[in-house]
Amino acid sequence: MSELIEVLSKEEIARSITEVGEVISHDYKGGKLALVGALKGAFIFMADLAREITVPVQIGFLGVSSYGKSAESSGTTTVTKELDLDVTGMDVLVVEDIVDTGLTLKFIVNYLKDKGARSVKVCAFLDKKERRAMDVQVDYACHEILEGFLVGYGLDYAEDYRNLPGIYHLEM
Ligand SMILES: O=P(O)(O)OC[C@H]1O[C@H](OP(=O)(O)OP(=O)(O)O)[C@H](O)[C@@H]1O
Ligand SMILES: Nc1nc2[nH]cnc2c(=O)[nH]1
Repeated sequence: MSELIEVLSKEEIARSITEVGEVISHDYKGGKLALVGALKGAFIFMADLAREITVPVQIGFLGVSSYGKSAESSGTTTVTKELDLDVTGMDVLVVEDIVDTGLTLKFIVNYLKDKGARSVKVCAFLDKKERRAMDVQVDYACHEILEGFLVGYGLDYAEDYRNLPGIYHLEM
């Protein structure tokens, strides 16, 4: 039997996104942003973050998968859905639910540079450094988490739990 232990409540999540949205709006003041969400995990965070940013944004999604039905990275990232926004010459902010080993993020940043983005920065809801294996930069993070496998608020385990409103530690 697996057990869920709450790590972040719905209210804590909302507060942190408002704060990060203010910082991003300040940093990009006078500009325009392309928000690129990494599917599937970032679908809820994207919707909440976008509404806390006050500079004009365009929204795109890129489907990527590194995990499948496991709590361990497969070691390779596959594109499950091509980016649906032209980011040529744009300032892009990658919107990720979690950065863990960094493999997926490294792939996304390279992908966006290849597509001609002018700049690429990263906003992660969770920055989990325990298993970091790649040299990646997280420019904005709502929460730093030390360890464990997390679910809820978009994050899954074998496609379950994405709709939970909080973040939970999955004890297996
Ligand atoms: O830093 P990493 O170790 O690469 O892990 C982070 C990635 O893992 C999850 O994606 P997953 O492959 O599970 O796909 P999903 O978003 O469809 O759940 C999550 O959404 C991140 O994109
Ligand atoms: N659901 C989930 N996906 C991840 N992908 C990388 N790390 C994690 C994690 O802790 N939880």
